[in-house]
Amino acid sequence: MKKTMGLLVMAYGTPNNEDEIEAYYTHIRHGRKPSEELIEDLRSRYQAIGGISPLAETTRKQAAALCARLNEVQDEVEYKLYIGLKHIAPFVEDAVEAMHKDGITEAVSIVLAPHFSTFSIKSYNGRAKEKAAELGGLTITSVESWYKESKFIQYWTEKITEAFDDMPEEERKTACLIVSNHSLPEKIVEMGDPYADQLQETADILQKETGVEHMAVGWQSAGQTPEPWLGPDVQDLTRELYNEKGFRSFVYTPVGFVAEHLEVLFDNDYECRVVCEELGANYRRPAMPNDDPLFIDAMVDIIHKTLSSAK
Ligand SMILES: CC1=C(CCC(=O)O)c2cc3nc(cc4[nH]c(cc5[nH]c(cc1n2)c(C)c5CCC(=O)O)c(CCC(=O)O)c4C)C(CCC(=O)O)=C3C
Ligand SMILES: [Fe+2]
Repeated sequence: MKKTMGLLVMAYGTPNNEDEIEAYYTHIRHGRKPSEELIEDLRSRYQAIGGISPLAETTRKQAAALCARLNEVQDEVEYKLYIGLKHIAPFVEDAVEAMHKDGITEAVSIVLAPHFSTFSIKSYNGRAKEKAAELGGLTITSVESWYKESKFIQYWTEKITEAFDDMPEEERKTACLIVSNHSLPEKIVEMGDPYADQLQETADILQKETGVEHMAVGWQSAGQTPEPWLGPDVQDLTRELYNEKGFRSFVYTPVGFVAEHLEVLFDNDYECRVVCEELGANYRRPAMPNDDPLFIDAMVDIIHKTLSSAK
């Protein structure tokens, strides 16, 4: 008989409707209720991308595709899917509790974000393991990062190559690739967090694989707090590359994200596009991985590697 194993897929989570925005934002702020002004600002950004984010649906599709593919490619283990979210129900803890209730004793967890940070991956896996320890009898093996997976790199290599191939010769000469991730407070670097290095490494690998001549690394979607956040911000970076380096076309690849959600649809497709229009530069942004089979297979590969090295 096949052994059953829990597949815990964790993701950020998004409000399912407008009424959930306040509670969601409060959770992101560790329980501190945001001001009316902040809520209104977030509400208007969701409005601008069509009311709510497609993220909830995309997360479900990615998780379902991953589970189906894991079950298709081998026949020793039957994976059973559980989705746990960071900031909205079903929370990470809810998913662990459901696994426990179903009698699952072994599980593997993966976060739908490729780069490790104490603020992101570590906190997801920490919450899952803490809940499992509290309930007892459930062991979770966690994927810690997967930005170097060959199929993940291949996905972006193909997309970047297509974007540059799509350009008229003239445009290509002054085009620059911008590789970005969600900004985090700068203090993480002093804390020894590998997050910033992992983005630089991803960008270097992608430049080498694609042969794209001009590439810059940037950060986006920083929080509104007085402390310094990792920079340069992609919008400032765009202006600098235009004004000081003479670039006239920009290809945005927010490789730290895996879906078309608020940060991409608003922070890139609206804010960065506005900067490009203002400057008179071309804006290009290849499709995000979503449930692309190559991307799903990258996660299959890292799960297999993680489980075999944990044995
Ligand atoms: C590292 C990281 C990732 C990537 C890794 C991962 O995926 O885990 C990520 C992803 C996401 N972040 C998201 C949404 C938001 N993040 C916020 C605020 C914050 N994020 C932070 C960190 C991250 N966030 C931090 C340190 C804050 C500031 C908190 C504070 O105030 O101290 C806020 C508040 C308002 C604002 O700042 O915009 C929102 C609405 C969505 C869902 C989008 C949708 O709904 O489509 C996604 C995928
Ligand atoms: Fe966020």
